[in-house]
Amino acid sequence: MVAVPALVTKTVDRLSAEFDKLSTTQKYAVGVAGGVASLYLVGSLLFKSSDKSKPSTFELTGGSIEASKVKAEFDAYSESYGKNAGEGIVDRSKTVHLVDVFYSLVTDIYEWGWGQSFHFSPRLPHKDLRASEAAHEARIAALLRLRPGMKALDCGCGVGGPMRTVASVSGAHVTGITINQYQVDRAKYHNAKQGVAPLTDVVRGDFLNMPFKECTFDGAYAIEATCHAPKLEGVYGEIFRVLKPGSYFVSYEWVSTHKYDPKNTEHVRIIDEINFGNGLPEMRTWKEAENAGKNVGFDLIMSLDLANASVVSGPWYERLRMGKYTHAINHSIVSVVDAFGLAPKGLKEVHHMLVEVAKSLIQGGETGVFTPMHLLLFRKPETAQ
Ligand SMILES: C=C(CC[C@@H](C)[C@H]1CC[C@H]2C3=CC[C@H]4[C@H](C)[C@@H](O)CC[C@]4(C)[C@H]3CC[C@]12C)C(C)C
Ligand SMILES: C[S@@+](CC[C@H](N)C(=O)[O-])C[C@H]1O[C@@H](n2cnc3c(N)ncnc32)[C@H](O)[C@@H]1O
Repeated sequence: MVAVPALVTKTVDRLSAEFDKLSTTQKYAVGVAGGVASLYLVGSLLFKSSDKSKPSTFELTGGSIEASKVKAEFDAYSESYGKNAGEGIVDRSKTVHLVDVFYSLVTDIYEWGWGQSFHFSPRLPHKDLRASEAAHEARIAALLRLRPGMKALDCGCGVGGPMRTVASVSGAHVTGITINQYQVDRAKYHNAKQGVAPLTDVVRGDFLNMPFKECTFDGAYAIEATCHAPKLEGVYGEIFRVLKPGSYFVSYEWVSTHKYDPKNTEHVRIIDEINFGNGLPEMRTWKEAENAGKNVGFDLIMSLDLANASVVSGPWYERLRMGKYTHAINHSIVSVVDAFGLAPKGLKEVHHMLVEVAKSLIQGGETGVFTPMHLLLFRKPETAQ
């Protein structure tokens, strides 16, 4: 306890003594060098990340959208949501395009302020955020019974955080599909940098019409992604088609729970805000999600809300609740960067949307009307084609 301050004081004293011995010119030179070094350090910390693993505050972009068009695209996105309670995206035929725009707008901010896995996780006792996140992802590999030599599909893969965990814990090859080209580029970059490129592939495509042949994969999963489909049967049907008979599909679904009451205006407001701030066309009930899988031919093996599955795990929304001061600070930072013209115009508004949706998600969790992790495990029957 005493040794460290004593050592520090001694070193400072010795340095000051050495400094006193220098001539005025030498003192001046040391001052200038120190100043330049500090500026360089602060500048490199603030302006540039040492590599491209995470964008710095000054590197936030509009993804695949040109900087000059970010504001207009965000305005068009905002206007696509109806004003009536429970309405969601008015013209559902535009959903896929709007979701692509949404991910161009948010991907850098997500990576900057959350990480490379765009999902929630129950907080495991005595484990940190990253360990809890990895465990949530590794559960997928176990449920799908993946092993080396198998081929798995990650439906809506984001920038590939989960795919890197699933491929590395199982040894299986994982192909990810995302609608957003910017995410494809980011995912490929991270896969190469983290040494998992040989076990992964990433393609841009619509999960409602996938560029894969029938019966290609030994397993498929979707983490908090199929909620973007204009119709759940559309994406589940495609997954059914590309799976080999007898193999499994697991999804962590965003759904309303049995506590949601469509006649309760507060519940409806929370869900409407969640839809808008997360690029969802509408919210499905957990029962609708179960039925969608059965309707396309799957056998339902397991249906379980992981938000309530363990009494010892912390709630999934705790990370957002703990982060609320950080979100406010982040908003000031983004506003300053915006004021100096160092971020695309419109990114401040996108960030504001995220600050607000964080509050709605917390309310969805606290009231228990919403879960981002209803686990659905389906199996394609052996007899299916
Ligand atoms: C599955 C989806 C995304 C889930 C989460 C990964 C994201 C949902 C809300 C996001 C965030 C909210 C607040 C942001 C904060 C204001 C900012 O400063 C830093 C990033 C946030 C924490 C951001 C991070 C990702 C989320 C938690 C949906 C889209 C289906
Ligand atoms: C919230 S992110 C989750 C990403 C990833 N599963 C994870 O947990 O990190 C949702 C993903 O679904 C993808 N997605 C949404 N609609 C899609 C569509 N029609 N076709 C392909 N991908 C889609 C998005 O591009 C995004 O990558």
